[in-house]
Amino acid sequence: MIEIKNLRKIFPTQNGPVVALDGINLRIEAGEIYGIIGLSGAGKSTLIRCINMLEKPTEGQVIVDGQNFTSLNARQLREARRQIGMIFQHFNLLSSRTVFANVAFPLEIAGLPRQLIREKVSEMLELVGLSDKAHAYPSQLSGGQKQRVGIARALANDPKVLLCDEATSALDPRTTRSILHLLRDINEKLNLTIVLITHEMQVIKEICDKVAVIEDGKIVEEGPVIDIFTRPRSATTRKFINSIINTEIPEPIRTRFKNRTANGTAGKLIRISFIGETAKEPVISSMVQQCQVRANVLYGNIDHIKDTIFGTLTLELQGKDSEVEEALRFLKEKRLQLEVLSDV
Ligand SMILES: Nc1ncnc2c1ncn2[C@@H]1O[C@H](COP(=O)(O)OP(=O)(O)OP(=O)(O)O)[C@@H](O)[C@H]1O
Repeated sequence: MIEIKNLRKIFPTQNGPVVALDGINLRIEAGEIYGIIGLSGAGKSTLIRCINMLEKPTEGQVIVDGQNFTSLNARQLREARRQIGMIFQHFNLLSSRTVFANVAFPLEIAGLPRQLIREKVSEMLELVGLSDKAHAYPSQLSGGQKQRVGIARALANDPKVLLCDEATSALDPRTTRSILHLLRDINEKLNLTIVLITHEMQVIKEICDKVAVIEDGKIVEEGPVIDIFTRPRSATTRKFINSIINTEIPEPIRTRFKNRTANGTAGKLIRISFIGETAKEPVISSMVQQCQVRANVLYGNIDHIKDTIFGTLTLELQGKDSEVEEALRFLKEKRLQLEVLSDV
């Protein structure tokens, strides 16, 4: 659906050129919810704005539904942009227009007859659950309601792609969840491709199918959300994950283990990651029974991404060397991800 090839964006400034995007390659399939996460200044806004050419790339290509946006002239681009809707952090509604008139705006520009506009706006307001607010003005709405208007306006032209520029950053956690829920619903109902940028891992975890982590204008990691959460490779990704799922052993437990290591009574330290079906099996109790080891749980957590359960468990295994070795073999056979840790 969207292919980004070797995208570079350089801003000339008084202090010399700023490389905002440095060779981005991405492929986003139709119907996917694709998240791009990065710290402030990483290049997220520039990247999402290059997708609909609000920002013109310095080099590279953006191909949407087979059409190379980077080679279009102004008129062709205006036409092609109808395939792409966009919503913003600060909603960007027209304050002098009612909710109805805001959603009608892109349809008026497209030159649709009045009756058709009325029907389409009503349909969109129903989709976002705001039919009763058609005659209200933006100043009379909550943040969540304003973003719903933004979504209705962005979808009025039946785009194939919706770009979300930090769409929930100005909202409280509960409203954020309801907007994300709405986006997921719309994605399923309309098979709409959604690309969102965010600095919050919770947003990625809540609705995205795939994620790309961007740092200094480059993609440092990319893939299905469940893979990135369970096998992060870059330090930046790990920090983002730790901001919502803490895998670090708490200090008091760490100190006790270090004391036991010092006096030679500590066992073998391991971390197990569970994904999917294995998370439901009583693996630890089976291991204890079969291998005769003692398993001291130091730290653990369990979470889910959509319907996939995943978690980590840090254990100290105590017993004879041969029993501990057998326990490790047992765990490996269970197709768990197993790490033997040298330190807490
Ligand atoms: N118009 C511009 N002129 C010059 N430099 C720019 C311009 N827009 C962005 N930049 C620079 O490009 C880099 C990437 O900026 P961008 O806004 O894309 O980052 P971001 O990840 O969206 O950050 P934030 O989360 O803070 O919005 C930054 O170094 C920024 O200063």
